[in-house]
Amino acid sequence: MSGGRCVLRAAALSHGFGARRILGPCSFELRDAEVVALVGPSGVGKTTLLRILAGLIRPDGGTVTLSGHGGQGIAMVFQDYALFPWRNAQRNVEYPLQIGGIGRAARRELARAALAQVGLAASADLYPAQLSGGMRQRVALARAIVTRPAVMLLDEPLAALDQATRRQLQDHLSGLFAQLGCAVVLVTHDLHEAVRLADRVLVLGGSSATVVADLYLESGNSAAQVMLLQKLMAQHAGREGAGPACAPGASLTA
Ligand SMILES: Nc1ncnc2c1ncn2[C@@H]1O[C@H](COP(=O)(O)OP(=O)(O)OP(=O)(O)O)[C@@H](O)[C@H]1O
Repeated sequence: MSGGRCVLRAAALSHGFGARRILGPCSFELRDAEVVALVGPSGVGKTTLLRILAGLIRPDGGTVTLSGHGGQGIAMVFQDYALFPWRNAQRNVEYPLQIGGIGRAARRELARAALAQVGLAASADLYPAQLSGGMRQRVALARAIVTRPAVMLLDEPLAALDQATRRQLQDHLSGLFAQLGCAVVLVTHDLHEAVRLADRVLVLGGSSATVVADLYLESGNSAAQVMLLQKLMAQHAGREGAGPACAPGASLTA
């Protein structure tokens, strides 16, 4: 599980807003085809870290290096979908290809395939206002996967959805991740979701957030794994300069 090649390296990332230091130093690597849940208390800096990885925020310190994927980049999916309301599903998914200079026929074909991959082949002509929340988020996912990114960053992608839709989309995501083979970072507040979908969990903690635990999830008792993660988060909540709770790459085998 931990054997894939490194596709992204975050080295000593740090960031603050005004005089307030939020993050860092934070270092980790992402490997090919692994699904990593990024968890931690509210306000710890998960979204900030994700935005730094996506290149949307320039960190005060440290570097993010993407390696060895022949130009393939990073795609991000936001909690609120961020679709263009004036473009139908098909044209929303085509958008990144359009700005990447891909010709019309090719981008139509690729967007159709991506919509089919998220189960929305029949809804290509519908506009965001005509889609349910779960369908909108699937369009946003299709728009991310259509570029065949090396790394896909998902910021609480299911948080705005009702429980039943959320559960459905979790199933869908788990199948999709297995097909895609890119590295995925999933920010979630829901530790059950983290344990259900991820191969590995990074726990952020401390008042200037660092990776306080980096754990591979072995299949096993998921309820016990959730409890262990809760415990780790509680141990590190608001503690300044807390060292790692366990060695990077250890397994959570509960
Ligand atoms: N643009 C900004 N300007 C000032 N402070 C900010 C800005 N963005 C985030 N912050 C602050 O940085 C801290 C980390 O925010 P961030 O959104 O990264 O946390 P989070 O772990 O994702 O939180 P949540 O789980 O509640 O979504 C918070 O205290 C937040 O108020």
